[in-house]
Amino acid sequence: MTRLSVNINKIATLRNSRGGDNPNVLKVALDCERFGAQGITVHPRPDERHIRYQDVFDLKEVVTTEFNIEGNPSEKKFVELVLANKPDQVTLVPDALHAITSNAGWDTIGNRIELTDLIAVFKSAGIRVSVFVDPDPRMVEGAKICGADRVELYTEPYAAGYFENRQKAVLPFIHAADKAKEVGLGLNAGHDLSLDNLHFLKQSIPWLDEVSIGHALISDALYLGLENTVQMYLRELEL
Ligand SMILES: CC(=O)[C@@H](O)[C@H](O)COP(=O)(O)O
Ligand SMILES: NCC(=O)COP(=O)(O)O
Repeated sequence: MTRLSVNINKIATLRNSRGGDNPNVLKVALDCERFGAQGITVHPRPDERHIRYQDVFDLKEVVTTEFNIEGNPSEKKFVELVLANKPDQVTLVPDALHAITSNAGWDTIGNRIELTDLIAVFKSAGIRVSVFVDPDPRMVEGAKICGADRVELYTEPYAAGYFENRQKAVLPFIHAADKAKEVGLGLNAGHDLSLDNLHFLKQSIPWLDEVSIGHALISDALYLGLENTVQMYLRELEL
């Protein structure tokens, strides 16, 4: 079974645009769970442009499915936030400070010492650690050497290549996923997954543990309604 974790960053973007509390991120998280999502993902960034650090504390109080916090652990504040909240999973992402969104995975070989130390800190607090990587078997193997529990494959290149040639676009992801299976890592995937490309990814890599989806899902909900949309994504994950 592949779990759907809904990334609610975009709900916070909308809320912040007016400075009030509409839409309410806690309500949306609880509604996503009620509609069948098996997890909630947030990606607080240092500028708090969408999810605020306080949102993480508030969500931790109410989320009953898997809570996944994504972010760059080179920020001390991020590490403290995660340790204070003890989510089910932390996903380590090497975000550049002013990048509009995440745009690459870790070099798990070049950053081996830093990642190994950080992963040990999170794991000793009982938090599962997933490392965001490009679809490169060497980076997957590197994550294993650093002590990660899972990798999250950065799926933007798959989404970008899907319409031109989906077999070609998915191939590096199958190789990376095979490596994860071979070395005993759990497998997540995310970034730009959508109703167009999700089912083929699932068919190609049936052992995916989890996908986290935000931008497309929240955009679809404008037209299709949140309940219907969450359920449509869940159906795409059925084989
Ligand atoms: C790690 C990842 O791919 C997502 O978390 C993505 O970066 C969403 O973040 P934004 O909503 O800030 O674009
Ligand atoms: N980890 C990926 C994620 O949480 C959502 O990415 P996106 O669907 O907003 O591109």
